[in-house]
Amino acid sequence: MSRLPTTTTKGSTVTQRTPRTSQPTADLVDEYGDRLRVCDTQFRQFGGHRAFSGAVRTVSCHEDNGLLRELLRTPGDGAVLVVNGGGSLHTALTGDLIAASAVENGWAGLVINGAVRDSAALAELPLGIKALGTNPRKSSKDGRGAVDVPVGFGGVTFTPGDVLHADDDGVVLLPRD
Ligand SMILES: O=C([O-])CC(=O)C(=O)O
Repeated sequence: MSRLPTTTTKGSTVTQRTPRTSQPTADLVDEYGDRLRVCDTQFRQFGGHRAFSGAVRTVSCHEDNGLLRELLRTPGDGAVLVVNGGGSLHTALTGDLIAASAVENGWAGLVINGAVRDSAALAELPLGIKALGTNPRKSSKDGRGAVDVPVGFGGVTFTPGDVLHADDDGVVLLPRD
């Protein structure tokens, strides 16, 4: 995968992976039929990349973003972080600083079953970000939760290593075989 220099909203120049070509989710449904796992959760788009894909990594947490903040400071290698915040809209699990660190570390996107904040800044970042909504309230940072465990929402179980595609129509997981 080639790498291109890019500039973050913080003004620093970083090297970023070129986005993987992402097949439209509707085309994937037509190709794979019932073998494609389709998430029913109705997300909103917050990132600058509306279509994105990559291998799944996961965090499970509740109104605490300590674990995902740490994980997004490590190399993403083009992965998509799926965060199961239990659907809570009480606190934001990601803002512009955490998302910028995901960009700098080569993550392709975030799918958050929860809320974000700094939404105007998130829209400027070269990152896929889907979440349920917004709340300016911060999450705690105690690091409670789990990393790389299977997480489920929208009728789908997201297991680390699954291949996820996301676009304006939804979020899908390719068949494992
Ligand atoms: O720190 C947080 O909890 C979220 C945030 O504001 C950021 O990522 O910029």
